[in-house]
Amino acid sequence: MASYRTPLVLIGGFLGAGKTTLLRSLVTRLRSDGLDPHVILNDYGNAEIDASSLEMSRGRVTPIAGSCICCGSQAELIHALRRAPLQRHSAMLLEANGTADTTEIIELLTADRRVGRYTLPVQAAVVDAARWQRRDWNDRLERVQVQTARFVHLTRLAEVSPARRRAVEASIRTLAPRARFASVDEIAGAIRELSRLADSLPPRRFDTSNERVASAVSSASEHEARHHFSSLEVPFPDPVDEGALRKALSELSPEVLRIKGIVRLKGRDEPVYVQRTDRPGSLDFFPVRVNTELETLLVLIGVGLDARVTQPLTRFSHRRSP
Ligand SMILES: Nc1nc2c(ncn2[C@@H]2O[C@H](COP(=O)(O)OP(=O)(O)OP(=O)(O)O)[C@@H](O)[C@H]2O)c(=O)[nH]1
Repeated sequence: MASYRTPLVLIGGFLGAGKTTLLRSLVTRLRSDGLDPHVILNDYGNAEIDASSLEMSRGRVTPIAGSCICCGSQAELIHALRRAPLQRHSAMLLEANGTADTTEIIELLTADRRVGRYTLPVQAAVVDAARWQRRDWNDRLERVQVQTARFVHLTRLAEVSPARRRAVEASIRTLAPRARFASVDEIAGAIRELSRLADSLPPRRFDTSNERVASAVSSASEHEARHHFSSLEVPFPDPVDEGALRKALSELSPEVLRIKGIVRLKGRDEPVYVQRTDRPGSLDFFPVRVNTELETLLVLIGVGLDARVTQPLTRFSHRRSP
């Protein structure tokens, strides 16, 4: 049996907070330090899209699409962690989807003996400093997502005043008193250090794994019942006019918290990513650099979304079943 462990890092945080952006920066930094990171990426319909944006070779990234790894996709997560071809000087970076209850994932990764080749999980919570606790009925989930964090990475700091930043940090400290506010470099440094330490450790031992796993699984179904997040996929088979698409997206109901996907625009050769968070006016288009074969579709994410929300988009496409 191998006498080393692999650092296991969970990246969590609310929809659109900046998790994939952090992940991308960490991958670049770890690689330049000689570590060979693997990534597991969980998202609604389009984990493949984020996976391809990382520009990593296929064997190094495992997308888990569909439901949360904290509930419906726990078995897939364990399977992906077990089959990853790890060696020394590596790290496993696991991005939860933006609606996941990260405490459930931490519990699973701590208790399940099948992931004993990894270190205990270390969580980096990504928090949009401008939107922290301004998400109405999603504030509770956003708080839960920082509670088990070792590191908190604040994003969009350029958009907030020093007073707001202090207030956000104070509020997070009451929920996660032992967490450290950390930059990308500081998190990368901590992973490097963990990798150094884990390089001579035997696999973990477990005493009571079954009971704890059972409790993680049963509370996962409560999570599903409580949050009711859902996604709708809207295919865009033909090139669309950028102005018309921007207008239609601006007409979507505020129930749609996040939009991501790939479309083809009239007059442009390459496909483009489309991204919108729940921030007013946020809508980004940027070219797809790798894997241009991905299906062109947009994924809308929200709480209990109903097909009627796609109405402004029907002129481009017909909704496909989730
Ligand atoms: N202004 C600003 N934009 C940011 C920052 N971090 C991320 N973004 C942008 O926010 C959008 C969402 O970022 P992602 O990294 O995809 O967020 P995510 O948390 O992975 O999103 P989901 O996977 O959908 O939950 C992208 O357009 C990013 O470029 C930041 O610090 N400042």
